Amino acid sequence: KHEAYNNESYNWSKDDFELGTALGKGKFGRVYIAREKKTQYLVAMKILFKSELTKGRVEKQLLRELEIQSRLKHPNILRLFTWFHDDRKIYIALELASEGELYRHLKNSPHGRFDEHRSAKYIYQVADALHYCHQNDVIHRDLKPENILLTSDDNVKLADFGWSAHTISNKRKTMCGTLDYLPPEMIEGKSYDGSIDMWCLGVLTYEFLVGCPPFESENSEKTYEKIRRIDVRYPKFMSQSARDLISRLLKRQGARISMPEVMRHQWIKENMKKPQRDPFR
Ligand SMILES: CC(C)NC(=O)[C@H]1CCC[C@H]1Nc1nc(Nc2ccc(C(=O)N(C)C3CCN(C)CC3)cc2)ncc1C(F)(F)F
Repeated sequence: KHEAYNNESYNWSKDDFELGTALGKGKFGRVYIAREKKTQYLVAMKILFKSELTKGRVEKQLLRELEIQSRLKHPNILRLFTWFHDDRKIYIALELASEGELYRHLKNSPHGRFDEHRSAKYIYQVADALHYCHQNDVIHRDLKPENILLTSDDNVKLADFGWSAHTISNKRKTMCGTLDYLPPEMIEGKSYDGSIDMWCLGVLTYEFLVGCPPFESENSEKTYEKIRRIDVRYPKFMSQSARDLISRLLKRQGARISMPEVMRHQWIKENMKKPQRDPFR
């Protein structure tokens, strides 16, 4: 790394980067591959139009996302390196995950689902990342395959902290996406805490192993009903230990197991060769 970048006060600008091909569209802008000129380092450059943000009244949410994600440094959380703006646009330099969106890999897998080894490895990494978030007073709140990216060495990266929150806030989450991941306490409009991420981890584990979320129904009323009743059906191909872990996460608020307990669970042990301990942590 050039000494110029080591000091925090370096003022990045778009002239430091060469823009490459588009990777796709995010919620409020496009994402491109970009290369930092001096180091040739590749990043994902998210470019948002200020006019779009003011229209969507999401400036506050974006600033919170930038503040939160730039502070989080964890092997399974997508790094936010820096951000800057010109008169019309905001540029966010993020870590490039070369294998892209996890849900695409899930859909393209045989039977549209991951095997138990692959699922356990990813769930261990997501649990480790969420545990780190909670230790830093951040709840993610929007865990789903669409918000997880994959690296070239087959590790997952939690991304998109647009819905994450610092403190416990019980403002209702506007239904921007799927209802499938909503926990009972949110449906009942109660206040919620970090354990919302435990519920979502249970839904995510089920979706990795089965290929669809546990409460999916043909209409939202039926989905709400199944969530409220925690009506989960396990397919016969799912191992007993996987069912055990999911059932300990899909419980009412207060009864869910913790992230460390997830990481130590029998299903993880019997399906991961060795939970790769980061030798430097
Ligand atoms: C979490 C959030 C909700 N999601 C997003 O932000 C999305 C919105 C647009 C892209 C992605 N954002 C990112 N994507 C990558 N890498 C990446 C993505 C897609 C492909 C891929 O499969 N193709 C290009 C394929 C190539 C083949 N063709 C056929 C289809 C697209 C390959 C690598 N790294 C960092 C980011 C980040 F997050 F930093 F911006």
